[in-house]
Amino acid sequence: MMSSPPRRAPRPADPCSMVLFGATGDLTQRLVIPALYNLSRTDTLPESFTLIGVARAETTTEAWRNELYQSLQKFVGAAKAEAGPDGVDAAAWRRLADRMVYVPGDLSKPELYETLRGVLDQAASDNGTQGNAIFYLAIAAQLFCTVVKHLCEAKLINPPREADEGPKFWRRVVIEKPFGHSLDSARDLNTRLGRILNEDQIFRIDHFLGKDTVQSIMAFRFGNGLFEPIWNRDRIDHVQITAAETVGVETRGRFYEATGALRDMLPNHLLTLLSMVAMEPPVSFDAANILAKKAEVLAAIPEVKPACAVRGQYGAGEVLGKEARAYRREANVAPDSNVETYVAMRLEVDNWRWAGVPFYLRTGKHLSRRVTEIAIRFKPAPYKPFQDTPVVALRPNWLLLRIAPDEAISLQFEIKRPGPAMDLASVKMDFRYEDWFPKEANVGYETLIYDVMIGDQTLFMRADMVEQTWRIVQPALDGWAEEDANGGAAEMPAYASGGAGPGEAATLLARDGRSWLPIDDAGSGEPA
Ligand SMILES: NC(=O)C1=CN([C@@H]2O[C@H](COP(=O)(O)OP(=O)(O)OC[C@H]3O[C@@H](n4cnc5c(N)ncnc54)[C@H](OP(=O)(O)O)[C@@H]3O)[C@@H](O)[C@H]2O)C=CC1
Ligand SMILES: O=C1O[C@H](COP(=O)(O)O)[C@@H](O)[C@H](O)[C@H]1O
Repeated sequence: MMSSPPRRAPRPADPCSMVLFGATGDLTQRLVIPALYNLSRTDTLPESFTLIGVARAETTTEAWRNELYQSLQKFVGAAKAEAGPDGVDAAAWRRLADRMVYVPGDLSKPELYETLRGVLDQAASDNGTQGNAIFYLAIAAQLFCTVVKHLCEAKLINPPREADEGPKFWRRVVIEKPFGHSLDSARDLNTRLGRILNEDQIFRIDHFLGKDTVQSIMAFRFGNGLFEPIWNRDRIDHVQITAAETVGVETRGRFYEATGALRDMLPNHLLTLLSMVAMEPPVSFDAANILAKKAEVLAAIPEVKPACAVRGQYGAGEVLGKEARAYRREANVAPDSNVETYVAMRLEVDNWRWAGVPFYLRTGKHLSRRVTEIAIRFKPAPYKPFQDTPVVALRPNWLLLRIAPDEAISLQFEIKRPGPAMDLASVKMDFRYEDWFPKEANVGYETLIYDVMIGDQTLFMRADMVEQTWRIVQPALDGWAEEDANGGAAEMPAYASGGAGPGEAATLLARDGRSWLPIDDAGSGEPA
């Protein structure tokens, strides 16, 4: 491993309590607890901290902790040196577990919030949390407003800016994705939250922004003199953004039936990646500047034309044979479901830098390979000087930003093949994070939870940004709903599990004379 500069120590987080609604759920086990454990392992949790878990299950604090310990072993990749035989650093877990308390209760009942007031007051007096509190809504989206309304009625949330003589402590709310279900529902949710909370109290979380490789896009673009001058429509032909998964819907059939691939991945994760690639340089790295630049990009993207959005479903219509994996045979999925498990889209950014440069986005479950990647294709060199060489066609340069797995940046270019003839070959310069930095055991939520504790909204979505993302994708949702209403179930494009997605997605690019990079050979820089 090569040497790397020392990291800057993060500033200590404020003392606080975190009320975790949905304390027995999948997200809590998979991401929130492993992230808190990792913050404990790296001594980043506040010195004074209490974690208050809330769910309906009638269990005890001890039983809740034990259950989470079991799931932690499954979901966390603890740093090997300190980890015990079960993969968990016992001291780090103990530091967190000692601060955990479970409160059973129904979110729709006002008495729960009275109980919570007592627990928060006790945390302030016994643990020194100073009354600061994060309310983390790791619950179904339909419950977001119910909880916030109850918190307000119980005066557990008191917007600091409205209270002249108000409390000195802060109260913040973390909202999980998906934020809304459509443009109208996202607007409605923003309006209802905005009646109770100030924008600086609302943290709309998107775990992609917790990934170091995503944050690094800005460092790569704006920390180097090399790339920014060619980062525009003069030199870039098009951009492909891929989030391909090998997993299917697993145990989340019920959630997915109400969501689908577009709502699950497009307005949040993929448009987040697009905004990082396309944003203008910020004046500084503070939240207001960065959010303003990202919001400008989203505002410059015209609504997707329905003809520029493709959907697909693995194993749809049984056309792929009884043995093939089919979404319609998954648990809690309707046998005639028309919910998409794949989506591809062609978008444009209508501004001076990007006019005429298509951005192609795709995501899907049960594809041939897991890869999240941004591929930037540059315009080819003029052909003339190579007319008399054995080269049939000059290959363009590709810059690949690999977000996960095997985090890397790779630049593909042409060189002369050794030998007497002027024959060209495509080669790559590869930077791999693991060659330079120790592999982190992070799950991606650590930075985000820490940022809530210090009140930094840089990596969260602002109200207007989520509305812009829904505005962009809404015509595709409307178009599909109309197709389905006209009996389109039979028309759902199918793809084989373990494949590259529906053929219609290839056609989307072929119409422009382009092709996707192959998913199962991402990083090759070769068109499919
Ligand atoms: N799971 C994941 O990987 C991801 C999830 N998300 C989002 O996170 C949120 C939670 O998802 P997930 O963890 O999968 O959902 P789960 O269904 O697994 O968990 C829901 C939790 O809410 C609790 N709950 C439900 N109803 C009530 C109630 N009336 N009163 C008190 N507690 C209640 C449940 O406990 P009990 O039944 O005991 O009350 C449970 O702890 C959703 O918004 C989802 O979209 C976002 C990204 C990824
Ligand atoms: O939010 C979600 O993201 C995951 C993919 O995230 P990754 O970090 O594993 O790439 C996706 O599987 C899930 O359906 C979606 O809800």
